[in-house]
Amino acid sequence: MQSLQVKILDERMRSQLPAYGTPGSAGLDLRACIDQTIDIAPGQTVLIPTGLAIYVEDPRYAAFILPRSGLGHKHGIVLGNLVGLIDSDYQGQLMVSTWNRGDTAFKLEPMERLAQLVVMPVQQVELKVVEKFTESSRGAGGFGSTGRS
Ligand SMILES: O=c1ccn([C@H]2C[C@H](O)[C@@H](COP(=O)(O)OP(=O)(O)OP(=O)(O)O)O2)c(=O)[nH]1
Ligand SMILES: [Mg+2]
Repeated sequence: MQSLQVKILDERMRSQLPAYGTPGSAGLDLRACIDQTIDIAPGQTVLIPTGLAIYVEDPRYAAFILPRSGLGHKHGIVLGNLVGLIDSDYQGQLMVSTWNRGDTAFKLEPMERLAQLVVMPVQQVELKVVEKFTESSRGAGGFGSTGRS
């Protein structure tokens, strides 16, 4: 397994660093590093600190913040930016844009597992301007062009 540099910005995190829940888990749960319960009203978005900073360093990787399915499906707690992209050169605190898309208020408790962090390979590309593409079978067809969408 590869290692990832992490800085503890809030001492409460030292004893509860994110960990994979099962051997096959893809995500590390991020906690709400807050001092008191926060009431998130329906439709409200709040920026929640995690108490952690990571430094991916290698530009061939990035980290992504994704919602937890239980919170998202049952309580409407998802991400204000839908997906959080953590650049390999970012060294600041991991922040979770927390959006209550539901219709009831949500009480976010201190240190509650709020979202998850997934590290994935990414490819930086050099843009090469062309006048024509080599023809593909799809061409420019999209948005349901192959049938009902
Ligand atoms: O959910 C998120 C999304 C981003 N970030 C941090 C890490 C990321 O590397 C940085 C910038 O994110 P992004 O590029 O998505 O935001 P931007 O609005 O384009 O800001 P910038 O101008 O700083 O790139 O903010 C978070 O902590 N949480
Ligand atoms: Mg950016």
